[in-house]
Amino acid sequence: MIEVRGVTKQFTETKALDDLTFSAKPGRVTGFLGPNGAGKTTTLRVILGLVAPTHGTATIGGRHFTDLPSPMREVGALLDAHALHGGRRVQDHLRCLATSNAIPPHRVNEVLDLVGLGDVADRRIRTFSLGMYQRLGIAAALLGDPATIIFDEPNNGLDPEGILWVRTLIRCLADEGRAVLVSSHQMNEMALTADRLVIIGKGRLLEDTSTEALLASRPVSSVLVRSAQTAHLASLLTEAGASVQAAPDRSLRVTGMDCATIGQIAAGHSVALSELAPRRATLEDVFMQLTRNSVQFGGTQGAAR
Ligand SMILES: Nc1ncnc2c1ncn2[C@@H]1O[C@H](COP(=O)(O)OP(=O)(O)OP(=O)(O)O)[C@@H](O)[C@H]1O
Repeated sequence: MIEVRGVTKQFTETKALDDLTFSAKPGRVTGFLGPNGAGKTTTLRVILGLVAPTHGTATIGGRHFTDLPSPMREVGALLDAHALHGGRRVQDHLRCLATSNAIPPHRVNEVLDLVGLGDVADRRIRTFSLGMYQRLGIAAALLGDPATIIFDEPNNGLDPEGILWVRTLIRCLADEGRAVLVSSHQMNEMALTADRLVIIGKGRLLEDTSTEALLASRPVSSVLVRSAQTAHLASLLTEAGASVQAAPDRSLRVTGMDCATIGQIAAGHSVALSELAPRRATLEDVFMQLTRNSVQFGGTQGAAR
């Protein structure tokens, strides 16, 4: 279990983390989300003992990373997949890591096969594509068969097949009882995998919730209505104060009125409905809403002059 308690990190000019508290429990995928510059990587680096917090503590299984007797057997981390010696052969890189961490050598081939790099084990790392680097980073993270996994943006550079593979792998790792913490700024992708979503902005906790609860809390943005009497129904609903738009597929998009009221009005005028469905905001909408005041590098709309 990863526990981050009241962590603040003040760099010279930037407060990257501000009293941040959350945990990532065993058997769960915890999605760690935030816009660019929100402090995700800094948090992961604090957990991994690479950055000292100004205040607060971050522990793995109750201990600081630096106090773990065999770190790679306890925590597997993918941070910067490119921070590697490009001249080395893939297998040699992993063998070296295994030897220096007292990990049995047979794990090297196991993890290479697991990430789909078994056939390129003899290649030099610098010949790899972005996606292959990611896979190699994941192989290194899994080498020690750790109970805690930390992945920073594991989908970087992966094609759709690779993204699906990461999604399945992450799920399997959690189902085996591991605590899996995954950072991302792709809310929809995280919602497909994570059990829990921790969302930060400008270093502060904005939301710590189950994916299920967040999905259920999405506000209804409009109601889709279908009927054989579209025009009649549209005028009835407009008269009652709703905004009604006719869609090209002959359905109506109604805003400003809930399903129950629409149903009552239709029934009161003997208009038969074939569909009446609330349309909820997308998760990306919820994410943008939550982080609206925390976006640092938002850019401007329209063409640059
Ligand atoms: N070593 C450092 N020295 C000074 N400022 C830093 C340092 N590392 C990070 N920061 C600042 O801390 C803030 C958080 O950065 P961080 O990389 O943790 O964000 P992030 O959420 O991972 O962003 P991204 O999604 O863009 O990778 C940023 O404003 C960044 O510029």
